[in-house]
Amino acid sequence: QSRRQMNEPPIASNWRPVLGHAHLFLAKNGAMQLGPSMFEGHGSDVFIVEASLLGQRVYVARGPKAVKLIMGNSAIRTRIKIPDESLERMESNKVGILFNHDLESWKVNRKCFVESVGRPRFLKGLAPKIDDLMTTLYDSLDQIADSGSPVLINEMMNLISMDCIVDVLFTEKRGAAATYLTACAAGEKPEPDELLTLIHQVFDSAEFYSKVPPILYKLVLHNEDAKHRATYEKYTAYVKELVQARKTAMENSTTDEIDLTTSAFLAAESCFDDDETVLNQVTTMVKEAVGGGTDTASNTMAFLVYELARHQEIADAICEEVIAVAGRNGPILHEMLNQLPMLEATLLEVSRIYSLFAAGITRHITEDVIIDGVLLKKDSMMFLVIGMAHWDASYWENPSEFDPTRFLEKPAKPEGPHGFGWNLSPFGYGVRKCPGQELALLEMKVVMANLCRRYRFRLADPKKPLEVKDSLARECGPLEVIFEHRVEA
Ligand code: HEM
Repeated sequence: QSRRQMNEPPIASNWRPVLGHAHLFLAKNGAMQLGPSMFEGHGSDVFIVEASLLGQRVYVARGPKAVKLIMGNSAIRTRIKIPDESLERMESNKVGILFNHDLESWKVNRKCFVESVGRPRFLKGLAPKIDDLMTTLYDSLDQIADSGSPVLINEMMNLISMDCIVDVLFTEKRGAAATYLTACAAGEKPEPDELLTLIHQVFDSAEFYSKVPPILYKLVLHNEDAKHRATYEKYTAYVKELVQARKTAMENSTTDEIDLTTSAFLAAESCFDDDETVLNQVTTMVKEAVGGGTDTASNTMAFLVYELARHQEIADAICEEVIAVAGRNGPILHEMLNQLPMLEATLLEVSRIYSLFAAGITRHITEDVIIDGVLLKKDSMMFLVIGMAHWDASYWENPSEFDPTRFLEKPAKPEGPHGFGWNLSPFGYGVRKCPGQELALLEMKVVMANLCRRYRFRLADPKKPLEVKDSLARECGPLEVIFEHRVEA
């Protein structure tokens, strides 16, 4: 420690032992995680420690200061560097935002993305579209409730969330959730959905290319490389075809409301001159919206159903507030969504407890920067362990207890991303925060308001522990839930 300048962060606890340079905390599933063990032995005032990953300097940051001072800092806004070859394989080199670490292209692409998602003409049609989609599920869900047979809620939410995102992107009604539930209602085994399977293969491929060094996949893992490249090609071809179809529809359209792809075209056309760049930009944006928007919302909702099945009083309170604003069968409209405080509190609480990105959000430090008197050196990696703030016992009362009532009243001095302090940031904060936050919250509110108003949830096997898988984001494993009618259908 003495060789270090006084204002550098202390060395991570698990850097000291024998291995010298392999300073990783390995999770049970073998995935690399830079988590709580890095801080062992350090006092609560230490919020950044230094470690090393394959010879590269890594800072690991935790707590409210990590959210407030680091996520919001423009010197720490690029993603960690993935080799250009891997980005090429992911078709993400300089075109997207999710994995893009080229600051200049990220800035333009991010502006386009934010402009597209935030356009009022797009937002206007969102709630009715998702509400319509939910009503198409009622017949099958009613039959399932009559039969008392369980549904795999993780699968169901996956399909609902994918249908929602495809519908808002392309105005295309795939009806994959309806097909799945119709098969369940008839007691048949549902066929796997082709698009969802493809999307999951894309996530696997993203994990492969962001974790495996190019030298390995070029020299050793030829078959894996070929398989993942084929996945990207298939996915891009699928999206490009739909994007082109929307372009034609857009040229002939006279309606006021638009879908997200059309909104993305308007944004891209204002940023780029040539047609090919516009088309590539929109295709990438759409691919990232599907990637960012499918599993995140679906897993949050699956975890939420699990908690509501264990806390009937909360589910009942949500049902009552939905009936109070929308009636027993009326549509759930955009303007009603801010009148559902218990549902909103429940979504925050499930996001806090299940922290989808608990293991870490990554950044690259582009210039020397001093944070709260601590010097962070340029060209280092940064892992922000947001889950640690979400579960901090010195801040949250009974942090592991599901208690949405903690979010029913805003503090006298609201601060932080959601007004409940800097210990809560499920969507990140600042320059790189999730651009899909509003869309995700809106989607989850409309879906959950519909389901909670009509059904009670019961766990098929209340003794079975919940299966949680940590991969790119936290996933809910197979979870059987029984639906029960609340009101006369
Ligand atoms: C429950 C749902 C969701 C959660 C919890 C979530 C959370 C997050 C988080 C924590 C980040 C990283 C922020 C950072 O690096 O500081 C992120 C980034 C991102 N999210 Fe989401 N997200 C959700 C839904 C969505 C949806 C619906 C979309 C698409 C419309 C989306 C698109 C993206 C994109 C494109 C990025 C990358 C932004 C960038 O790197 O500049 N997300 N999200």
